[in-house]
Amino acid sequence: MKHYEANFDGLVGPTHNYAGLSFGNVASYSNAAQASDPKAAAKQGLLKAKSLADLGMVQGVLAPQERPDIYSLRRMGFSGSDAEVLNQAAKQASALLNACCSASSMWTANAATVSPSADTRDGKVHFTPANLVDKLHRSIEPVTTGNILKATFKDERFFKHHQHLPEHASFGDEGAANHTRLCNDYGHSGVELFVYGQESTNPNAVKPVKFPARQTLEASQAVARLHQLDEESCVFMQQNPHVIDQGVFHNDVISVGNQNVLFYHEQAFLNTDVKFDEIRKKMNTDVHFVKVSTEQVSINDAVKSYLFNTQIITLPNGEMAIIAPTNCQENPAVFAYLNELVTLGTPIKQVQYYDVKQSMQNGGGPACLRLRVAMSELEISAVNQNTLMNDALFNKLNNWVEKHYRDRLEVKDLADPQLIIESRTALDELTQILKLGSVYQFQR
Ligand SMILES: N=C(N)NCCC[C@H](NC(=O)CCC(=O)O)C(=O)O
Repeated sequence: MKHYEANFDGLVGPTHNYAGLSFGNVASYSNAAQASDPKAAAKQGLLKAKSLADLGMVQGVLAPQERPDIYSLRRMGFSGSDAEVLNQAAKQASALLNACCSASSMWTANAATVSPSADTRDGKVHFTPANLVDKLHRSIEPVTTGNILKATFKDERFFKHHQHLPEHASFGDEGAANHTRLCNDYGHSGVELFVYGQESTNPNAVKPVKFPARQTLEASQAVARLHQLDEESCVFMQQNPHVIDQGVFHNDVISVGNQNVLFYHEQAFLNTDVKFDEIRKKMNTDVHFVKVSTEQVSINDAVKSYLFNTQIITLPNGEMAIIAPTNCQENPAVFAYLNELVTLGTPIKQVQYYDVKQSMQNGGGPACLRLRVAMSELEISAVNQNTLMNDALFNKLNNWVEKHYRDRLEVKDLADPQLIIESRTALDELTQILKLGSVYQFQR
């Protein structure tokens, strides 16, 4: 049976805005308080997703979350009508209001960690929503993420859903952004590479000093246990704390893998040689480690351009392509590197550029916007078919965005009670388009 790697892109929600919520994420910080364009953001995301479907890839979408999150604001003690809750929060604690209005669920690389059936002992595809505890605005995502994943991958014969890990810093989990699966073919068992930023139970272990390490080794190990992965098919590798301190807040900002290729910056990891040997041994076959040196691309350029937040995809003809943000074209060193890369004799033969600037300004590139799920044809047929991208869904979703989304949003607009009504109306209609059932709290 044929196997494919499907990409499930997060739809950008109606409250997409720049509130500078992510300490350690340079773009989020430096674009704080700019006006955003939610309509353009959603359309940029849809165009990227549709273009991958047009390339012959299996492409799906994941619904965004309900924001403003009035329920979280009520848990924080704001009361009265929904409008009163917003109003009190805006006056008394605007940082809390901002945290409850972020459209950050669009970055579905952080939605969950996924292990394909070829790797798991029970032969099912396993999902664990990320708890995202390091950031307040993201820590309110996992329950609804779980609902959306269950509505998208519903069939219990094929899909196994776990609860997110305990909500404590020891188990900081950022999902697939720190997880790459290497394999020869999507249907063969592979090596699951878990990259963590710190060891929370070892006070002597090195860790970043300036910015937080959002993923712990303990979280990665717990996910591997839940997913019934064998020790021989897992590698746990530490991210270089010095690059975290330069704005590399997730591993997918400094390396990306696909099948037997690992594309990485030479400063990405600790103990690189030893760990790459472990990968080679466990893969039992050749791996292309495509290294980018500091001389070729500095960490600063990598963080600005998101060279490593690209998607490496295997096209139907077997060649690999890099899906890059247009920011990579605009950075001379990175553009020169990518032009050279396709001539180097690695499996990567072409680069395609997409404008996802609205997302990039919050630190989310093409790879952040997608969750990878490798599946057999049979498993794909068990996915909620209404979430799979095609011409009809693309047109429906574009019209839906056109109808419900604003083209300008400032942080001060987040207290506008009309935004709750607009957001709920849009999401209610979306659950009908995608036939998700009642995944949101306002529908329950
Ligand atoms: N690298 C991956 N996989 N994902 C990128 C996530 C970007 C996200 N930005 C934000 O949440 C910014 C929101 C704001 O500032 O308004 C984050 O830091 O968690």
